[in-house]
Amino acid sequence: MTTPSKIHFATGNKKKLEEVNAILAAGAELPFEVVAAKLDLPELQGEPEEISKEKCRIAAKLVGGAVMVEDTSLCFNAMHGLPGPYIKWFLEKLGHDGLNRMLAGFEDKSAYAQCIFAYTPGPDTEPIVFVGRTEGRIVQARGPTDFGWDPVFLPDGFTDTYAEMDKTTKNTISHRYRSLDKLRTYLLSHAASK
Ligand SMILES: O=P(O)(O)OP(=O)(O)OP(=O)(O)OC[C@H]1O[C@@H](n2cnc3c(O)ncnc32)[C@H](O)[C@@H]1O
Ligand SMILES: [Mg+2]
Repeated sequence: MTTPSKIHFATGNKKKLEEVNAILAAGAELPFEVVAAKLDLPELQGEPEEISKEKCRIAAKLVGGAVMVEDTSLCFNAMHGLPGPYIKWFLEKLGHDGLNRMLAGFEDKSAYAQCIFAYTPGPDTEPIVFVGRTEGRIVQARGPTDFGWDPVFLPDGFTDTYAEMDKTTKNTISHRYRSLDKLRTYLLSHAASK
């Protein structure tokens, strides 16, 4: 289906919105407009891809048009992927130190950040998903504390946590960048030819 001229990015998280805007602004000019829709979307349960798809269906009904949403997971390998999509509650209840303590009994501190964008051109079309992952490990909190679990995630190949690194660096290696880049490629390839 042809990419519409206007797509809503539905989220209740302003840091996500900032990163999405920065990632899109750093690329080539787009033949469509991405506009923010501040929605308080439900925290669903299940497999990450299904959560993103269902979030997208709900948002498309609310907005009545083309929508993209994303759901982010932080997955501990020692815990077979948990907390995963439930990281929001773990972070809220346990804090950065608690996330480290969860892994105290395990030698394996490796983890991956996963972002799944879901997109639909409208409420009557089944959403499609784009998965982006960044591998790393969980460390004691370092850096500014203004965005979620950024201070405890050290991406592989870096000495700075997500929180310590420049925004521009995070936005070229992050889980969010990787999934959004796939969605952007999809949307561009389906844009009406000029
Ligand atoms: O309205 P939505 O888009 O759902 O926004 P949310 O804040 O509820 O986000 P999620 O449901 O995807 O939950 C993911 C949790 O992980 C946090 N988070 C998401 N992306 C992050 C990132 O890049 N770095 C650090 N924390 C992040 C976020 O603040 C939440 O606590
Ligand atoms: Mg949410």
